[in-house]
Amino acid sequence: MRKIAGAAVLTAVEMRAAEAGAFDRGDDAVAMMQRAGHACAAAVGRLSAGAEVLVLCGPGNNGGDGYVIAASLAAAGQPVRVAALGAPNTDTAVQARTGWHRPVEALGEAFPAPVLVDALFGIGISCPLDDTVVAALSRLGEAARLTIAVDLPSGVDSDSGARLGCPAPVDLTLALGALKPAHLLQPAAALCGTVRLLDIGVDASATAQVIGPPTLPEPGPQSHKFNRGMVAVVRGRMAGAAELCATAAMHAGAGYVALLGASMPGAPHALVRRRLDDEALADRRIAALVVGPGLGRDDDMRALVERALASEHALVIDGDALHLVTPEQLRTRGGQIILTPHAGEFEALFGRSDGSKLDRARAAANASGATVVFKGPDTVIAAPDGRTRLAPAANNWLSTAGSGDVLAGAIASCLAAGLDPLAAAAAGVWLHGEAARRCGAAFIADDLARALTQARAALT
Ligand SMILES: NC(=O)C1=CN([C@@H]2O[C@H](COP(=O)(O)OP(=O)(O)OC[C@H]3O[C@@H](n4cnc5c(N)ncnc54)[C@H](OP(=O)(O)O)[C@@H]3O)[C@@H](O)[C@H]2O)[C@H](O)CC1
Ligand SMILES: [K+]
Repeated sequence: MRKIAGAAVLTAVEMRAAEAGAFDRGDDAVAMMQRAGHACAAAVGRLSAGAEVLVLCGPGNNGGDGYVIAASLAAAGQPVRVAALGAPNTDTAVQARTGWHRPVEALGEAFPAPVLVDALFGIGISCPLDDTVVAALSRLGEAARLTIAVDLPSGVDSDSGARLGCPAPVDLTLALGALKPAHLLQPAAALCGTVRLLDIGVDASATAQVIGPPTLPEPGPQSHKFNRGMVAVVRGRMAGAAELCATAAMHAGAGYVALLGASMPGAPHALVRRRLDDEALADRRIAALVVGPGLGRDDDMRALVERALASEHALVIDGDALHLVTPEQLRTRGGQIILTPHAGEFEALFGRSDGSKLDRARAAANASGATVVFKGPDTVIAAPDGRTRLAPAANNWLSTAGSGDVLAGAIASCLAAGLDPLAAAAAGVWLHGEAARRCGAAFIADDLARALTQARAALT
């Protein structure tokens, strides 16, 4: 079992193509299922510590994995039972079923066990769970002290993370071969518990990956405040948000941060205050310019956004500024642009659509030519070239005022350090999540900004 940082994320179609590629190279489905089942059984055996295991087997290959798991546990002397939802209906699953030589209980009548393994459905679920299946999963899950899902908790859409019926939460999800978007997208991600990846010999390279600890440049003897990366933050109607953003950029590692516009007392002494004029905006030392936090949406602020777009700086466009631009305008402007919308700002800028958060972020990046950080309890980062990064669920206490201002500052700091927009956005999201983890509970955005120093130090 390995942690998911940096792991590839494949849709169901991509996963099946990767498996087909393995078969074309001489692998076969039975051997792959044996590897998958034995890898799961090793994890289940360790975690169950001799307690009885009940494996729920569905009709497809997820169920086939379940039969291999049960047979492997039985061969190791582990107490194990199987309950099934119908007979296996794929050749591979039928083959796996022959390896289980003990009785198979009907799902609806199965007795509970301390450890429950959900091998009912994986990436092939095609419609909402039947109420009888929901009832059985709920009854058996509540009676178990440990619940483990094979590949995915049954009842989630692998590509979008949507619920299909009323899926039950599990303690651990064993992702097979690659992660799927549902392991990272809500509401499915919240049902998966801890996610661990098991290698089943499939070459799972993909354009989508989970973010991990970034590699950021370290200051050296030749460093000075400007070549470490200068960030400028445009102050709008509400100075506090801009100052929070600027403070975050400093704690995330920027060598020089300027607040363009009048500031309030109480901002860190290290923050450079400058008048917001054409000379300041034209400063060629600026490596990243942030516009949006606390901006306001009146015509004067719209004109200010126009001035920022007219500069040649790398831009982070956040908050109110996202209501004052259009995708076409951004695509025409070109250059390095990172957008950081939450759901409401995303819809205002790119409109509504029914696709998955992954698809919507990719379409937005394509339409705007910008790197889009589609924020939320599940953050998706999409670059215009199709590369995508997904963030594991972060601390729920991030749902606090100013959290987005801090993220914009962290991203700007990484952009100013010289990372390309996708890497800078992913690094900023990682620092933001790591700072929140270190803050623990009930923190405010000011604490979060300061904690970026410890998060950044963790990378040295
Ligand atoms: N080589 C491989 O494919 C490997 C797959 N692995 C594991 O297999 C699953 C994917 O298996 P698949 O058979 O494609 O799909 P599922 O097992 O998830 O389920 C599909 C079957 O379930 C039926 N179904 C779908 N939705 C429902 C529902 N709501 N209620 C009842 N039955 C449902 C479906 O019937 P259809 O009529 O829709 O076809 C199928 O019979 C993958 O997740 C891995 O766990 C191995 O790990 C690696 C090799
Ligand atoms: K499952």
